[in-house]
Parts: sequence; C-alpha cells; structure tokens
Amino acid sequence: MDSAIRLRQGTAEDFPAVWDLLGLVFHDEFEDEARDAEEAIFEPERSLVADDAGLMAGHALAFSRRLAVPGGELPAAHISSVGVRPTHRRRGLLTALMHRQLIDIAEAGREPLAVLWASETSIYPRFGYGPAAFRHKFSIMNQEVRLPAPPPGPPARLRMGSPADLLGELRQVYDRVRPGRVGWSDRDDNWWRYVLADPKDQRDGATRQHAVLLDGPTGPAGYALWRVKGGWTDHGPDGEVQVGEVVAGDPVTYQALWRFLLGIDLTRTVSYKLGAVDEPLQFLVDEPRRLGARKMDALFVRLVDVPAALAARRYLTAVDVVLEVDDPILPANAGRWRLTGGPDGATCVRTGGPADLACAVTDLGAAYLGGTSLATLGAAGRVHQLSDNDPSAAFGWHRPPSVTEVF
Ligand SMILES: CC(=O)SCCNC(=O)CCNC(=O)[C@H](O)C(C)(C)COP(=O)(O)OP(=O)(O)OC[C@H]1O[C@@H](n2cnc3c(N)ncnc32)[C@H](O)[C@@H]1OP(=O)(O)O
Repeated sequence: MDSAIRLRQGTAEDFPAVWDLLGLVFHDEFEDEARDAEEAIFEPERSLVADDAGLMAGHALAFSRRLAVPGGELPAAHISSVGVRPTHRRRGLLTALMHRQLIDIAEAGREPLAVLWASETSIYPRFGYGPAAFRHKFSIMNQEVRLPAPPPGPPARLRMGSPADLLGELRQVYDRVRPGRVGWSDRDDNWWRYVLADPKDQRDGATRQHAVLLDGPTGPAGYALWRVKGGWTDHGPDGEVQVGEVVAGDPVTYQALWRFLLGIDLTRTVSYKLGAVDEPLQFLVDEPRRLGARKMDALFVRLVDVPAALAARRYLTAVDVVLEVDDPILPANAGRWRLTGGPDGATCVRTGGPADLACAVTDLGAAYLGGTSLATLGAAGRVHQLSDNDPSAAFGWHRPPSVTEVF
C-alpha cells in the first residue's frame, strides 16, 4: 500500500464521503430514502477508512449483529460497504483494510465470526472467508405449478398492508422463527428500517413492497413481502410477482402464503432471489422443474476466533477430532485444535496430538454453518483427511443454512 495512505477509524462525519464512495464503486446513484436507512445502521466506530491526504480512497465497515448458527446464535461482525476508489485499485488497499479489520475484530474479542456477501466470489477467500450458505434463485411459472389443496375448513385469514404498518407483527414472526434458521441475522429497529426501505429507483418498474400476514389462533403465524411488476403481451397479462421474504412458523402457514403468492392475478412469473437451497416449495408443487431454481452463493463465513467459534456451535453427531488449521492473517488460530462435542455442546482446546484433518481457515469457515461438507472440500483437494476419524457428518446440520437479506 502507498505510504501516503493511512488507515484510520471512521467518524459520523465520514458518512457522506462513504456514501459517495459506495455510489461510485457500485455504479449507482442512490435515493435519499436508501441513504437515510443506511445512515441509521452506520457504526462510525466500526468504519475503517483508507485516507489519502483527506480523500476517502477506500472503506470497509463491520455491523454488530447476531447470527443463528447450528444449535445457537453468536455475535458476528457483518462486513459490508467495502470499496476502493477506481484511481487507487490493485495497490493493496483492500488487502490492508481486510487485514486491519480482522485484527481489530480479533483484538476486541467479542465476535468469534465475521460474515459477508461478496460482490465477486473470487475476492474474499484469500482473507479467510469461505462460502458457507447458498441460496436458490427461483423463477417460477406460476400457471404451470399446483400446490396441494388447502386443508378443509374456513380459508386462511390473510391480512394485507404496508410493511411499515404491519412491522410489529412481522418482527414477532421473524423473532420467533429465526432461532431455528441457521444463517439468519437479528434485526433491531434500524435494521428493520434498512430491510424495508423501498426507494423507487431500486424497484425496476415494479410496485412498492406489500406485506401479507397470516393470522393464526394465537397471533401472527407468518408473513410474506412482495411487489409486482405489471406487464402485458399479445397473449394477455404477463406480470411478475417479486417475492422478498416468506417467513412461516409452521407448514400450514407456509403453504397458505405460497398459495397466495402463486395465485396473484394478471401475473405469469413469481421470482424469489433468496430461496433456501432446501426450500420446502420444491417438495410441495406438482412440477418442481417449473420453479426454475438456480443455486447461487450467499453468505461467506470467517472464523475470527477458531476455538471460540467451534465450541459455540453444536454438532449433529458426537465428534472428537484434532484439526490442524492454517491462518496466515490471524496466527492465533493456526495450529492444532482438539474439538470434542456433539448435539449438546462442544469444547475446543489446543493440543499437541496428531491431526485427523488439515485445512485452511477459509475451509473451516465454509463448513461452519453445516451447509458445505468437509468431505466435499476434501474431494476438491482443499481439506486433507489424515486419519480415519472423519468429522464431516458431525459438522452437518438438520437443514442447510439459508438467508433472508443482503446486507
Ligand atoms: C462485503 C462487500 O462489501 S463486497 C463489495 C466489494 N466492493 C466492490 O466490489 C466494489 C468494486 N470494487 C472495488 O472497490 C475494488 O476492486 C475491491 C475493493 C474489490 C478491490 O480493491 P483493491 O484495493 O483493488 O484490492 P487489492 O489491491 O488489495 O487486491 C487484493 C487481491 O485481490 C484481487 N482482487 C481485487 N479485486 C478483485 C476483483 N474484483 N476480482 C477478483 N480479484 C480481485 C487482486 O487482484 C489482488 O490479488 P493478488 O494479491 O493476487 O494480486
């Protein structure tokens, strides 16, 4: 990195320059609503600036949130707003920002994990972030798929409104469902505001976002967020329902919400970018191929504190294994760790014993949420099994991780 450039902690006064930089690097001209929502979640003390004589040459941010992991939840630095000015690229600024940020998180000692969405998948593995959660992008031909008939009795009680008006109920449902859903982040008031921000220039010609809520006997049981991009062809209506979130606490609610979304009149396609890899819809419709599923990367995970992170999650089966970890950026993670545990908890301590498996910290991050198998990484030649003691099954989980938002 150029010696004239110094890394410094951000301040609240830096926000306008950060905002300008993000617009520049992402080729976007954001509206005020998006800016206000982003400013509300900005954590200046966790903003890292590459400062070139007063010019914001680069930036990286960490948000303080909690992430659901197998069997629990953990504080996890949510990394975002990363960019380097086009005039300052390929000189090591991102490398300096990423190293410094990880060292800061490790020294603060509060967050054993860091997580992010990558703009390009090649950027972050070199810094120890492994692809841990994937998603299905669905493009559903809604006239061509059928759901099972609804249960007998009165129809589901659905209520529509603006997401802001129904916020209390949305939160109630989300907070109740989240603990079992590995990969989901917590949301405080500001994060709800950020997630529900609906600037017109980001709608690509679609309507504003709507919410539909299903009321159960004891309160709200599930909700969906969606908008519609209307369209007509010579054959008639050709609109597209764009689904934002579907959160349901039970299968009856889940089916009722999808029945509603797939049945919106004057539409022919339902798109859903953040579907789960194991989205139950695939096992409900009569013709799953018409869901048009495409698997994409989603959340990247970085173990900042290997023993704390490994001890904090639970394991599908009993495990007693020695892992040899390579971590050039955070050497405190490097070396051999004995992980002992199972479905009820785990411990992880340093050991001098022989290793059963050797891997880079990136691969441990990929496997951490139970969505990427260590055995698969072994088949790719990334992880090296050194004995018969294979922890792959234990690192799995009941369901693969999923995501609800891009941050
Ligand atoms: C979590 C998030 O916020 S994701 C958003 C990331 N930001 C963006 O995509 C915005 C547009 N891009 C940028 O601002 C910049 O190109 C950045 C931030 C991606 C990279 O910044 P730079 O300062 O140029 O990176 P730096 O010089 O440290 O490069 C580090 C290494 O990554 C590689 N690299 C950097 N950017 C990319 C890229 N976009 N694609 C592939 N490789 C890349 C470099 O080639 C270099 O490799 P090397 O060490 O083998 O030579």
